[in-house]
Amino acid sequence: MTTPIATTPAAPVIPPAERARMEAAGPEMLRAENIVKVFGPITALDGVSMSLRRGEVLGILGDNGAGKSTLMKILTGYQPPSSGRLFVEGVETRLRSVDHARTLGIECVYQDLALANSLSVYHNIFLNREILYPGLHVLNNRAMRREAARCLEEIGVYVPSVEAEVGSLSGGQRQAIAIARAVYGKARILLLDEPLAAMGAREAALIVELILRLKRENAISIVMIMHNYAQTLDIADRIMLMQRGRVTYENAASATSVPELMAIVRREYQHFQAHRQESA
Ligand SMILES: Nc1ncnc2c1ncn2[C@@H]1O[C@H](COP(=O)(O)OP(=O)(O)OP(=O)(O)O)[C@@H](O)[C@H]1O
Repeated sequence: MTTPIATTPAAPVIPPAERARMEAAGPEMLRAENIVKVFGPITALDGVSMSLRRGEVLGILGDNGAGKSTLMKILTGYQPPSSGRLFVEGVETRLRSVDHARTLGIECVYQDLALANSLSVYHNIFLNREILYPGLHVLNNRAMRREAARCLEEIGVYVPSVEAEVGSLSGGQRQAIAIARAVYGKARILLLDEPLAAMGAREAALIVELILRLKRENAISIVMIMHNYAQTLDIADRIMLMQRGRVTYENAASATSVPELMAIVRREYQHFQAHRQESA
């Protein structure tokens, strides 16, 4: 378990040119201001601020224990911050639960995907919000099959059949089904936890294409937690680097590079070591 300590950020967090571009971009969908999250003696988030514009893809990078998942859980209403403010589409909001966040159009796809492997594709898309015949407690499978096929076609996800068992699908197809389920729930803001983890090149390409299509054609705003720098720079519009509970760098993906990010990580680490030696 890491205990983050305060260090001086390695670089100005948002370069002025990027701030100007962000301000000129579409409406702000999500904003977090000065979020702190404390677990007993551990400060998992130490004053994190972030924003997400309409139709933007933000990649959050950072080593293990940087605070990425904690931030994600706060943004989805899974857990409250210890302090700090959240704004959804410009309105200050206290997310009371994941269901509350959902009503505001915020959906999350966690790494475990939370799919029911023994159920069909369409049952998974309608899990916990099944279509019933009016006035009866009977599943309307026909309507669910039809709606699932329509939703998958709309976002360009191809599966052998909506009746296929989810457990029989590939990792990429399963990730796509989990994303489709979130999108069917009318997501305007989609948070993806390591969407390309443990995927081969072809599978990853399928998900990258889906993410870019959702952004382009559905104007969905997407936050992705990522580990792979190069992949993130390829997909995201903007990247945010987290280290020890803080945002240490933020920029347009096109304005930075893997070597630059590595140098920032190294510099911040040296800073942290020097600080630790001083306080020892
Ligand atoms: N429920 C909790 N109780 C105590 N400490 C926690 C809890 N959740 C997270 N932490 C601590 O907060 C810090 C940040 O953890 P977090 O999981 O957010 O990091 P992360 O960047 O997502 O890491 P990883 O990439 O390994 O998932 C770590 O030191 C972690 O041990």
